[in-house]
Amino acid sequence: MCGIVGIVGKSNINQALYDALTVLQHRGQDAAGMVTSKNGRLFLRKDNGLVRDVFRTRHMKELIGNVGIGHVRYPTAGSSSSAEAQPFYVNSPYGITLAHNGNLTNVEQLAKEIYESDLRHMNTNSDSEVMLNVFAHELSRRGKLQPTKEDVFAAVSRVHERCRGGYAVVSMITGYGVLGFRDPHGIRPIVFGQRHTEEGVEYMIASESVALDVLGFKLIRDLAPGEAVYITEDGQLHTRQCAKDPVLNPCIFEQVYLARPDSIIDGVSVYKARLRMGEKLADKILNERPDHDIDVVIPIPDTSRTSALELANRLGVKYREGFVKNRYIGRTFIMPGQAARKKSVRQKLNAIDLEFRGKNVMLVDDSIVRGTTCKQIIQMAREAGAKNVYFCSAAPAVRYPNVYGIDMPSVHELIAHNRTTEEVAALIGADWLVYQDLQDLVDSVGGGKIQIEKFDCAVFDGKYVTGDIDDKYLQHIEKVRSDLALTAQQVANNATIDLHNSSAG
Ligand SMILES: O=P(O)(O)OC[C@H]1O[C@H](OP(=O)(O)OP(=O)(O)O)[C@H](O)[C@@H]1O
Ligand SMILES: NC(=O)CC[C@H](N)C(=O)O
Ligand SMILES: [Mg+2]
Repeated sequence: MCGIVGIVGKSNINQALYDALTVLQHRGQDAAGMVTSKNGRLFLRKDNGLVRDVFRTRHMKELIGNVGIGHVRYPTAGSSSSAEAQPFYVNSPYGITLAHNGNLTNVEQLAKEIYESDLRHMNTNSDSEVMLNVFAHELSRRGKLQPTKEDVFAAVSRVHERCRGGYAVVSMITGYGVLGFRDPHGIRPIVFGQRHTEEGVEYMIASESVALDVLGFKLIRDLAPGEAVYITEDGQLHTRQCAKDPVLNPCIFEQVYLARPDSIIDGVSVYKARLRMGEKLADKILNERPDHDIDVVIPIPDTSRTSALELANRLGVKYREGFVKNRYIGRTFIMPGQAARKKSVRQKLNAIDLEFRGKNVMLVDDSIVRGTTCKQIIQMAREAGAKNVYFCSAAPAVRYPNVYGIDMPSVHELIAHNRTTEEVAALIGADWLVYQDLQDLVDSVGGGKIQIEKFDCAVFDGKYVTGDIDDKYLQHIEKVRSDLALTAQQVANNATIDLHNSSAG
């Protein structure tokens, strides 16, 4: 779950790209990048770090042009080396740059094809560089000096035929336009919108509608699964369905945790979905223990706040902010490596003792994944003097890996894998643990929206919507992407000298 943005504007768009990336920062904290284009030249800056650290005034001054794309990264493939920050660039044909949110599941086969049949070179282990080369090769095969929209859409169709997995993509074809496209299952989110300026209409493509809102763009709509939008540099907007059998199976974890609550994804308000999650969870609690003795409901900031609020309302119990969050520490779950994640929970959250002393507290989180957060939080609640510590999760137990762009590659890192609710409760030290039921989560998000046929709920039920994920693949990603494997790689990365195309540091 990285953040992507593309803009076709009427004046320099570097500041707009920067602002959009800061709004999408919650989708990736490891690296940031943007590329702009003017008079056939590209200006690229990318590096590890937050948006505010990667782009200093001296870089911004050089990022000129009315068109460009940007990215914030949370790695799910390759390494966290700055060489794998995005956008990626290939010089042929035309000069193409690309930024990607998601994860390709047939990346090794594609990398082989690219080398052996397409005669292309790649310089990193990033799946996004692979995807760029597939797209570039397919566009190049059209053999045009000047690509038309038909050529561009035909190349996207070929990408859909060759690439497997989840992907939302922005790409810039130097001198021609900016393209956005979504995988045939619509797993990862992508929207586009427009704003009117004195110079004319400007367009933006982004991961989440909140980026459009904040920059004064009006949401036109989500891209449909398999669909592409192509905006030429002179401001002509074209859309086309490029997949054979598209079906909408959006990732439900976007609604649980990944997206900002003020975004609307596939017509669903994330905020409202989270309120409904709180309502359903309250009903389950009342069902399990009609005569419960909960004195106070306390959210674990930030993401669980919305559902905790509605849960407390429904239970008729006080809602209290018992934990204060350090606003300068980022999101824990998307940090690379368990040591950093563990350390960050204590740095990030501190208890207000008087909300806990002598009380039966119900702590609410949006999800329990590795258990890093809840274990420490429950201990803090006890140290603050709670009588009983109950815990509930607005999402069901996370028991299976994600292969479509969330870095949960290893079942052994998931606290609920092969464990019952009671076993997890004992492990995290809760006196009572309640998980949302999957059907209730689906109903909370679906909320009567019939156009969503089926969500990707694989982390909860182990059913992968693309239908091509087998045990062999899952064992493979566990081997290459688990925390243990990444720690070993880290040593290797530090010793690597990178060849990459960022402008001067
Ligand atoms: O069980 P775990 O492996 O700890 O993962 C789950 C936790 O991580 C996330 O919080 P995070 O700190 O990333 O972000 P937030 O501030 O948006 O809640 C999520 O909201 C849970 O609190
Ligand atoms: N989280 C993502 O969307 C990651 C994009 C891409 N797979 C990478 O690792 O850079
Ligand atoms: Mg959290």
